[in-house]
Amino acid sequence: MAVFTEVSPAAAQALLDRLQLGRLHELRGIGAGIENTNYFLDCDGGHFVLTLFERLTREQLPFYLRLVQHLSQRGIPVPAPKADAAGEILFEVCGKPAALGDRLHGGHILAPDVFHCEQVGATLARMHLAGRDYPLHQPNLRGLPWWRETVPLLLPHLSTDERALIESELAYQEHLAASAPYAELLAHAFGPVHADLFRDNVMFEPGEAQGRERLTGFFDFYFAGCDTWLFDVAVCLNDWCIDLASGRLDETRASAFVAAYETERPLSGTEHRLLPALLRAAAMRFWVSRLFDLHLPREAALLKAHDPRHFERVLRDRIANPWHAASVERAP
Ligand SMILES: Nc1ncnc2c1ncn2[C@@H]1O[C@H](COP(=O)(O)OP(=O)(O)O)[C@@H](O)[C@H]1O
Ligand SMILES: N[C@@H](CCOP(=O)(O)O)C(=O)O
Repeated sequence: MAVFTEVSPAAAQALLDRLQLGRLHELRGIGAGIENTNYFLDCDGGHFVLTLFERLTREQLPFYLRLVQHLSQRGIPVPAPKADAAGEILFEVCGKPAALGDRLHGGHILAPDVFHCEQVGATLARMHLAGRDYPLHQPNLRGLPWWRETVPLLLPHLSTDERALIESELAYQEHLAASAPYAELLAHAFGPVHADLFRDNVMFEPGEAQGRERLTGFFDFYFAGCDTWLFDVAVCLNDWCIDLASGRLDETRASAFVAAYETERPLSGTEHRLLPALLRAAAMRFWVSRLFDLHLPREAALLKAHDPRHFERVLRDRIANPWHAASVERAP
């Protein structure tokens, strides 16, 4: 149950008054979610999701909320935060930082097919292009510098095999990050990324037939940061285009994902060449964070640890079976 803070109708109405959204009709706690308190909120002004931030502070939130606002203003389907007359989008409800975002229609697709992957791929590319002029900067807080400081803390908790893998992958990723091709990505294919665009962070509304559902939006941008766009592509491939049991890439879905992405933003030749390395980086990122949540849980953490072994399997597979997407045309 993800209602960590009870919000009374009176507290919700006070926010609606400030936002001039009329009278509250219904306030319903959302059970899913592990980080924040979320409510579905219906009022004269429409259908929204009220989020009370349980972990992120007022200082940290503007990067995420302004990014979603920026993307929404450029036509990307994301839950635009509502602003008051002064343009403020971050409020306080029950003593917690809070925001009211548009409610996306539909639900999650937990067994995606090619058609779903194509929609996510094309929308992801449009999102990357729309983020190019976003003025705020924050690094990906779960990137290489975080692995560098976290891996030594994990080592005492790992088996010999796990230790060997995590240390050799960290060394490989250090080498990659110092390479000239990677510097090219930082210079030419870099910007705000979602960085956690898994199946449970995208909504689809029902279509007439299975597989015909239409993407209604991306949400949960609270791991977003500035990183290579290819890292975001790799995070998606490792979740949307795999066989969950084995961790192996499903080549049909993965090829469709990349082809759809490239209809909006063709990958450069360097990006194509680095894709296998970035697939490894994306697997490493979630293996490290899942190990961290399992072995070193934060005090009073609300998080329920996901199984790290899944991303260990994914990482071993990406090392053993490097995957390149077919490319229509290889730019230099
Ligand atoms: N803008 C939105 N529109 C529709 N549903 C949403 C929206 N934001 C969150 N939800 C619902 O709330 C659930 C929890 O949200 P999530 O952001 O994953 O929470 P947490 O940050 O606590 O992990 C989602 O699975 C989804 O069902
Ligand atoms: N997608 C990550 C966990 C991030 O948590 P979220 O539910 O807030 O997206 C993982 O699978 O490890």
